[in-house]
Amino acid sequence: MNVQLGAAHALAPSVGAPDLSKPDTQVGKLAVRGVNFWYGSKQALYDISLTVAERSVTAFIGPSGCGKSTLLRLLNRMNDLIEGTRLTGQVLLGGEDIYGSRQDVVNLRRRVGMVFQKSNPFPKSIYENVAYGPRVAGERNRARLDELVTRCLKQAALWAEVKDRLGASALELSGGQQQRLCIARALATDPEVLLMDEPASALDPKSTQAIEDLIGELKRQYTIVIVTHNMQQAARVSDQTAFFFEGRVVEVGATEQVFRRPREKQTEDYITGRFG
Ligand SMILES: Nc1ncnc2c1ncn2[C@@H]1O[C@H](COP(=O)(O)OP(=O)(O)OP(=O)(O)O)[C@@H](O)[C@H]1O
Repeated sequence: MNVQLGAAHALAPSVGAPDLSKPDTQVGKLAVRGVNFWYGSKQALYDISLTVAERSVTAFIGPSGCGKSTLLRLLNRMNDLIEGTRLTGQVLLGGEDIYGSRQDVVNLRRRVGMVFQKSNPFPKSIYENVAYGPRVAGERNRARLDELVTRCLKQAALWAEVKDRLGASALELSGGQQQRLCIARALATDPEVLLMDEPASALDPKSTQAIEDLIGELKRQYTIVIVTHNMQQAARVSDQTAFFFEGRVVEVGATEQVFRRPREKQTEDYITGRFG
């Protein structure tokens, strides 16, 4: 195998990291059970099952069009917004079926936040971007909002760069800063899970590093699922990796195992660059 894993310590298990040697036997924060998914008549996902441990990072990898983003969007029902889609199977959050009839979708998306590939701050001030979610949820107390905005900007490692210009437009920030602002905005609704769809693919190496460092910090408190095309990034930031191919999960396991000792030949071919 010739895959570059970056820093030598990249795959060392972190202190207190969950034991992912048997991910499918865990209850998990999130559990996907026998999921099939269709866009109209086109089936995009086939019999997907995987478990995401609390306070861990799971990476979805695989070639373009294999269903990574589709599964990610199913985890907070973003695909509900697309007409003509159909799902069978279950997605459990803390043991509760998020597609169950009693599920409040607005509350679900508060609990499961999302950060997209292209940063998409609102054309408002830095402060208002972070305060937006809590305001919509009814928070009017200025002192509490100030405190929340400060905390989330600190958590997103942006505070030092913006603390003197909270009233400036978010659109004046660099791409990397905008992406961290979007992470701060996602944190402001107090989520349990953060979904990230290629959060660093549009960023330069320094900003990418900042996002990767941030993911390492955030997993102390949040459960994170990230889609990435960058296998070295998956190896660096994740505890668990799922390799997708043509709508199926070919292999899921502890990142170190998937990269160093893949069980499936398809996984090995992909991570060694033989296809995709
Ligand atoms: N809104 C949609 N309507 C119809 N088909 C879709 C839609 N979104 C995705 N698909 C199809 O579903 C399949 C899986 O797409 P998806 O975007 O999940 O793949 P991906 O692995 O995330 O790809 P990429 O790495 O290129 O982002 C593809 O065949 C794609 O064309």
